[in-house]
Formats: sequence, structure tokens, C-alpha cells
Amino acid sequence: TRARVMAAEWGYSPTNGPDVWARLFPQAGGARQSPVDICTSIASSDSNLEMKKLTFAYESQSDLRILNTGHGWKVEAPQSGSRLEGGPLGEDIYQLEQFHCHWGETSAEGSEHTVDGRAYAGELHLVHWNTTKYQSFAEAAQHPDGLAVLGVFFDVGNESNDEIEKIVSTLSEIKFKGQFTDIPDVIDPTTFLPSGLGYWTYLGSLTTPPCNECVIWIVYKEPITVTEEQLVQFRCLSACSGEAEEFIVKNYRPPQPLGNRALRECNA
Ligand SMILES: NS(=O)(=O)c1cc(F)ccc1F
Ligand SMILES: [Zn+2]
Repeated sequence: TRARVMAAEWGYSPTNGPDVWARLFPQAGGARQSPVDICTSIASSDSNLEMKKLTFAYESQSDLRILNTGHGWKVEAPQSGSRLEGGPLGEDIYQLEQFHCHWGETSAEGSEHTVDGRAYAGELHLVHWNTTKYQSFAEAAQHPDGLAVLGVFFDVGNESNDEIEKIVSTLSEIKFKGQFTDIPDVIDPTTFLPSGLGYWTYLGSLTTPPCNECVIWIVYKEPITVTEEQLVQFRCLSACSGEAEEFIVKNYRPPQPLGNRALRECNA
């Protein structure tokens, strides 16, 4: 009943998960929702994108705050000196705000976007907002061109990802929802990006409630590699703030209808 969904926090279980979000968050039922299945055969190679190269410049930062949001971990990384521009972003400059990731109960699933129906083991999101047009992240999230999110797929392999290890090493300190700590290591967001910079791009939304339709998505084609052990550590985070232990074993939204949206690709 509505009362039950009203009472419960949104999440990823059958009673409060993606299938019922639209009851509480009307935008979740909109026509430009994310994620989507990336059907590579319909992706149009847009010469326009080839022309305007996507460029990014990040600072290396230490003592970034990492938080257990109850739905996963999030690193707050407001970087006034960072810039993401070009590609599908027109003339506007986007600034890094935070990064986080999504994963599944097993490594057979976990990414939000899928490629020709194939899910990856996880997906990292580097979230940026349009500082050319808007005065704050919150304001930008109310506009169709407010945010730009870079998505990077995780493949499971034998080499552990050193940058992800800096995140993993703090997770024991933020086991419970609401806990946060500072990451002592220096983090350079550039190191999260794959070497091949080809990507797909389309207009979409936040993949968690309220699912605002405010995101220009840029999803890299090439995954980065993490280890099963690193993903196992993600799944040890608790969704609760107290002694009760409800592990965050999955926090990905399944693909939503692309509808008549253009899906463009750029082979950088
Ligand atoms: N998963 S997401 O990158 O679409 C996202 C980013 C935010 F800043 C807030 C909510 C979100 F769901
Ligand atoms: Zn995300």
C-alpha cells in the first residue's frame, strides 16, 4: 500500500525499489530516464562530437570526504578548478561535484547502463554540474542541461585498481549509514578513466530518486578493471545506521526505455 512505500525509505528491495519509485517520485516515470541499454547498432557516430573533443582537467586532492549514504559510498569532491567541456556539452563548462558507484550482489551484474543487454560488474559515476549557467549543484539539478555524469564500467580482473583501493581502504570506517571519514591518500579523478576515451552519450536522468531529468550522460566504452575482493568490500557496507546489519549488496537501477532519444557515439 502507499502507506508502506511512504513509510519506507526508497531502496533496491522489492517493496521500495525501482519498480515503485514512480509512486513517490513522479519524475521516475518520465520519458528521459536513466540508465538505458546501449544498443550499439543504433548509436549514431556523430561527426559533430568528433569535432568538439571532450576535454577534462581535474585537480589531485587529498582529505576528500567519503560518506556512507545508506545506498552506497559517495566521495564529495567539489573541485572549483576542475573543468569538463566539449563533446556533447556545447559551450558550457561543468565542474566535478562528487563521485560514487553502483554494484550488484554478484559480478554478473552491477552496472546501471548495459551494452547490448550485457551488464558489467559495476559502474563509477563522476558527477559534474553546469557552472556556466547555474549558481549551485542543487539549482543545476533542476534543469535539462544541469548535470554531466561520466560513467565508467567495472570489469573484474586480477589487477586491483590502485585508485579504487584508496576508497576500499576507508570503507571499514564508514560501515554504517551516515558515517563519513576523510580519505588520506591523494585522489586524482583522471586515474578512474579508461585509456580508450571512446564514449556513448544521450540525454537522461539521475538514476536514483528523485530521478530528475537533468543529466547529459557520457558513458565510456572501455571498462576499467577492479578485483572481486574490491567489490566484496563494497558489499560489506551497511544500509542501516544502527547495529542492525542490512548489507548494501546491490544499488543499481535496471535500464529504462530509451524511447525516441538519440544515442550518439564518439570514438575519441
Ligand atoms: N547515479 S547518478 O550519477 O545519476 C546521481 C548523481 C547525483 F548527483 C544524485 C543522484 C544520482 F542518482
Ligand atoms: Zn550513480
